[in-house]
Amino acid sequence: MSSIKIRPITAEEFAPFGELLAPRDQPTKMINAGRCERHHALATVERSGGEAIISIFRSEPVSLPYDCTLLERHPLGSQAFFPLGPDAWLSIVAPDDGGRPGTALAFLVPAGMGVNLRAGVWHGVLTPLDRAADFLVVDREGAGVNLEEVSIAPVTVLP
Ligand SMILES: NC(=O)N[C@@H](O)C(=O)O
Ligand code: NI
Repeated sequence: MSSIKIRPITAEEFAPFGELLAPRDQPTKMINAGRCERHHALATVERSGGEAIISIFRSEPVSLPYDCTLLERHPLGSQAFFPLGPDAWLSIVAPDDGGRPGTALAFLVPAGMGVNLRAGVWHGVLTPLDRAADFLVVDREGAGVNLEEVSIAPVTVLP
């Protein structure tokens, strides 16, 4: 059984898999008579046909060490997760290696930050840490098979 250590997420390290969803250092523009910062277009919703939909995932947590045995991807659309609560959470992704996941990476996503997984990116299913949590999820619904799951040899995610 292999293991990986959780690491703090950075835009650079996450760039091959998607974008971070958090206010930038500076707003794109001020709106609403100057009362509101617009941090514009942090990511785009990718979809091959179908519709972009908005859902809430109310998920049970996992705890570290966590054995990841399943990865999945959505070839027809991106999938964005934004935590609605106050906790940091775990995002597991992996590069593609000839149609199967390569070596997984585990990121600690701080409270108040989401991620947008680009279409076709291998990832673990939603993993709040230690406490159940609600997430706003933006992804794609429509014709076609948009969920590919693979079982992997257990990868233990360590603190
Ligand atoms: N299957 C589903 O709706 N959720 C997963 O895609 C996930 O990434 O959690
Ligand atoms: Ni998914």
